[in-house]
Amino acid sequence: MYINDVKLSPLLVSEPSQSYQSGITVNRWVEVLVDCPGSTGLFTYRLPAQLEIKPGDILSVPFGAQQLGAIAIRLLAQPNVDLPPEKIREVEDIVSVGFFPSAYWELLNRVAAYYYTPLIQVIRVALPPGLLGRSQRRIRLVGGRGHTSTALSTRGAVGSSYLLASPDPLAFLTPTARQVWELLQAQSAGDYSFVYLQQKVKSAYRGIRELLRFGLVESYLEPPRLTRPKLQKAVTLTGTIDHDLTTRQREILEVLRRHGGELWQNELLQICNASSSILKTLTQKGYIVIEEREILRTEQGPALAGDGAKSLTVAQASALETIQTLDGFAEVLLHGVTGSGKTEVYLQAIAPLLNQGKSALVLVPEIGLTPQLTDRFRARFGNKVSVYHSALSDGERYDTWRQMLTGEPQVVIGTRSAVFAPLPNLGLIILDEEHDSSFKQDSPIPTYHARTVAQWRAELENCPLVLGSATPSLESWVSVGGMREQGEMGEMREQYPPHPPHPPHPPHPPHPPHPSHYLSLPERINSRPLPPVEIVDMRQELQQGNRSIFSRSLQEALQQLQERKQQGILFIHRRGHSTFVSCRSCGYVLECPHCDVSLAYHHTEEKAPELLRCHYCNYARSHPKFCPDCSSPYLKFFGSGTQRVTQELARQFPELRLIRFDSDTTRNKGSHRTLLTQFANGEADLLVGTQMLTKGLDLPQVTLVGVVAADGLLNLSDYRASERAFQTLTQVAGRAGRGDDPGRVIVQTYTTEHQVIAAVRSHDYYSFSQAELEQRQALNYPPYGRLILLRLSSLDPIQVQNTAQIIATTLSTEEEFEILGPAPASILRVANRYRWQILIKFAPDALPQLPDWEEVRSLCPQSVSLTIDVDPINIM
Ligand SMILES: Nc1ncnc2c1ncn2[C@@H]1O[C@H](COP(=O)(O)OP(=O)(O)OP(=O)(O)O)[C@@H](O)[C@H]1O
Ligand SMILES: [Zn+2]
Ligand SMILES: [Zn+2]
Repeated sequence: MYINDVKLSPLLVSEPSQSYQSGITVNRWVEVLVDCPGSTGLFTYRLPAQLEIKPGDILSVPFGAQQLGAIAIRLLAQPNVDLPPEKIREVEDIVSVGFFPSAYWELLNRVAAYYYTPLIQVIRVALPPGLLGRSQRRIRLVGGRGHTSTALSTRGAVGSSYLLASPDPLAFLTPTARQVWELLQAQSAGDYSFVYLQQKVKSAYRGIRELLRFGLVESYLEPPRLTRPKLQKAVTLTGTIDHDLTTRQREILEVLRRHGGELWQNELLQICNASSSILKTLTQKGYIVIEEREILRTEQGPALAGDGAKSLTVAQASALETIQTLDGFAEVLLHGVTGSGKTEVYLQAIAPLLNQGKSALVLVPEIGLTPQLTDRFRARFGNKVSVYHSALSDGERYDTWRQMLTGEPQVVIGTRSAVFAPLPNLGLIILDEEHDSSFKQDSPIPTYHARTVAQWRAELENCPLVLGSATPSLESWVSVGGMREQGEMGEMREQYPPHPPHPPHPPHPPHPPHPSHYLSLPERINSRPLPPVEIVDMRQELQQGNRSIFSRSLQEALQQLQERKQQGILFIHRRGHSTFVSCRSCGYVLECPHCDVSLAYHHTEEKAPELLRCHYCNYARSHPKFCPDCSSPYLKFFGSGTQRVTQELARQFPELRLIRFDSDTTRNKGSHRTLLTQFANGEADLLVGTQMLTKGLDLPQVTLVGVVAADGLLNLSDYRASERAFQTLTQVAGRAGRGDDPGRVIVQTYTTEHQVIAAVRSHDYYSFSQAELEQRQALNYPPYGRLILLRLSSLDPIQVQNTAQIIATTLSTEEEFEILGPAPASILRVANRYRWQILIKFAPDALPQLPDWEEVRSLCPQSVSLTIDVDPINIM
């Protein structure tokens, strides 16, 4: 819900907007979403004669024996249920009109339409759980107690002329209305809950409706009270460190001291990997005090020292200037190399907005991974910053929502679902690391992309959208590049690349032209160079007798870390079961003869044959024993996880202090921050991890970045594999040399000749995107063609396969689109469900008559479920 007028108290105050003049109303039925846990469908109600309802209004309806909150979804001329009309129950009342401001309601409807998702499901993504259920409807006197005459005369209520002459100004009210009125007058604040009035007065709702109509009372939703302030144990350092302590105890006090003498108990224990018994001892010795403190359930970071605006580099200043001159909707691509200071541009673009009473929305890939970014925002804007993401508890999410509804200018940082954050008065939307695939939801429906939704939202709210990245998605690149062709490009591009650019020539921008700007930050802060990237050919290492997973170059660099008191990052690409097969002697990769993708290795069960399969056309072959190219027996599928690498490191470099940073070690809340803090404090020499390392880490003391095997990234069986590989490798390389010491990157691979490797080596986004776009265009893949993926799954392997076949056959009679598949998903069975998929490819400009989804659904037996993934990112 929004509040258009910021001076209003928390939730919107409203009255039913009724029009008694309107003669015939055609739509006398309404479908509603009932706010009841577990209820999913729409319910149909009858509209009482005097109520006028708009979609998006909040209603109260009878549901079983209860009165529940509901959202009006759709008005109907005829009831669409199999019930005699007289059996259909009536809407009781309108609780709140305009709950969804029209731009927001339009946004939800667009999402529903584009992603073929029932509106309810979209509302569920957008609203915090149980918003209506937990809120309470209240009734209060307009203008407080004793304001009868003002209320009546200013409202111009019906019958007011009669009223003035009458000794009893309320004689016209029915007895029920009068009873309610008197109850309210008797209460000091003139305000009661609806439920209370219902208990006190028989059929109170009728009286209330009447009072509402005369403008004597108003109805509002009060947000639920916090059940109980949440308390948490805080540890405070009290004594100076003395000699009656064990090393371990001293260590803990030292950590506490380094954190300013105060930490939450759970944080302290986590950092020190200690148990609470040791804290008990320290308490008894008088070194620390542990006490319960109240914490607000909005996620708060540690208190931070304030931070002022930095003086900008020329490129930053020029980017900021463009952003600040934008008036209304525009799409801006802020293309800045790693470490070029994009965040500072965001911060300075937001600051003046807050002073104008506007708010900003900042979307990031995964909040847990970017405590640094949140900290920077907090250091600049203090408690105006709140964090909103799906890992919040219901309570936290609810509180954050309420915070937004106050209408105070603020900054919300969140992951993809925060694109729906109900911030009033939006002045700017930012998507940081806009290329990141976590902005896309694969399931459940709606399978939305936060970037697409953000574009609509910015357009509807008429504010700019800034997309920031060192490695822009080709979608954004082309979307903004289309404008460049029309000559709106500044001179920035000429200065950007080390290699002269060959701008790609997208013939049809896939999106309709809209105001867009390409802004470039071509250099790192303080003109620090991008780190040189050394490519190591692992085939040669093997030939020369090095069987270790570390090349000699990387071994040497790891050896030097401790000597030079520097830190390093070791990146491992680990991705589930889906891996490609390549020859360790010659680098040959097994590919599909019909499609331009590598075959994926499949091994479902112990004794099942090892199969290689194409995910696009379903071509399959058995796993050969020898390399088809050089007959080497070292034909292996790839996949060396962090665990294997850390074991190997421990064996070869026993001295090296490691922190493992992957989904296994970061499962607990706050563990990302803890591990990164440890690393930043110099408690380890090497951070070993997966994808998580690539996202926005800014650690000046990191000089070495190693990539154990780039091949896992290069040869994924997906048309986006190259783009993703380029982005990931460039991002991870970008973590090196951000401080005073120069950085160095070592990438190990069996395919040194791959075009992605060449582009990563020369930090050359331009050549890469040009080559990649040519291929996409030739095969009509995004951003030139559009895709829709049908995901089918069932417990029954035969039935799902047959259904997939039937749907594909039915669809292939249509000419407007190309059907690829059906093919099994790369992990055929997940949680006992067998999964098949069909890819539909079509041209975006001549939008074809898309399949009738209802018809497609009707081809699925009950045991087979179907998900329509629009613009899929993961076709695995
Ligand atoms: N104008 C400036 N003067 C001095 N330091 C700056 C300035 N702008 C940014 N910095 C610092 O430069 C570093 C890199 O900035 P930042 O992390 O914003 O880069 P980035 O472009 O987001 O990089 P990446 O894409 O790799 O995450 C940060 O430590 C930041 O505080
Ligand atoms: Zn070979
Ligand atoms: Zn194929």
